[in-house]
Amino acid sequence: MEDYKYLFKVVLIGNAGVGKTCLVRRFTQGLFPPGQGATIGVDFMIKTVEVDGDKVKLQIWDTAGQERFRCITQSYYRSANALILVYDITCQPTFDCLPNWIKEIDTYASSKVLTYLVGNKSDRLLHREIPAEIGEHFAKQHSMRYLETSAKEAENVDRLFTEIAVELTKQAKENFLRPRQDSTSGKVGMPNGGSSPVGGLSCCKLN
Ligand SMILES: Nc1nc2c(ncn2[C@@H]2O[C@H](COP(=O)(O)OP(=O)(O)OP(=O)(O)O)[C@@H](O)[C@H]2O)c(=O)[nH]1
Repeated sequence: MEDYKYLFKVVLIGNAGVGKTCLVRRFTQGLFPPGQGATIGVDFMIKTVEVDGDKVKLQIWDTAGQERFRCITQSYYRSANALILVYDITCQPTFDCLPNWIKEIDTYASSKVLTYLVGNKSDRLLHREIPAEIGEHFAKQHSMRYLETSAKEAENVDRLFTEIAVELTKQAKENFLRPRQDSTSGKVGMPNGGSSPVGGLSCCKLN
């Protein structure tokens, strides 16, 4: 039997250079490695965390921000349990592009997906171009949760992924307790059709 109870897919999206790869590296390896090249297509890493005594495996997909990879990365939205939309608080154009990313989410992601807006590079305070309140307001307008992070200084990075693991576990447990309304089989469902408790629960698929 697998040594984890839930498996969740978390997908990072956002413009090139906002720090998606660095956030993933910081969380999964505790590193801020210099000289990260641009992501080509999609990359993924795994980290297991504990939530209320249960092992929760996060499969974290780091997508390329460059426009030319968009058609590859779009295919990863559908099965995501959580999406992290990242911009760079020191780079206005990365914030101005957010409405386009929201359109992508609306088009390709599950309507139940948990979505975070993340303003990264909070260590570069002197170069800030987008006030935190503006980011927070935008997030609220689009029913997203909001955090500012620094992959460089490890600020709020663990918090971001831990909050996601906690919330998805909560949703999975709630959903597991509540029979699906459209089902006549008597089986129970999980959120987004993709979160996966492990251990012989035949109604839930691993993907
Ligand atoms: N000061 C500071 N720099 C950061 C931070 N996060 C990332 N960077 C820098 O920003 C640049 C881009 O980081 P990446 O993680 O490669 O960005 P990305 O969003 O994955 O880019 P693509 O793969 O092209 O989509 C690198 O030079 C990083 O060192 C941060 O929190 N603070």
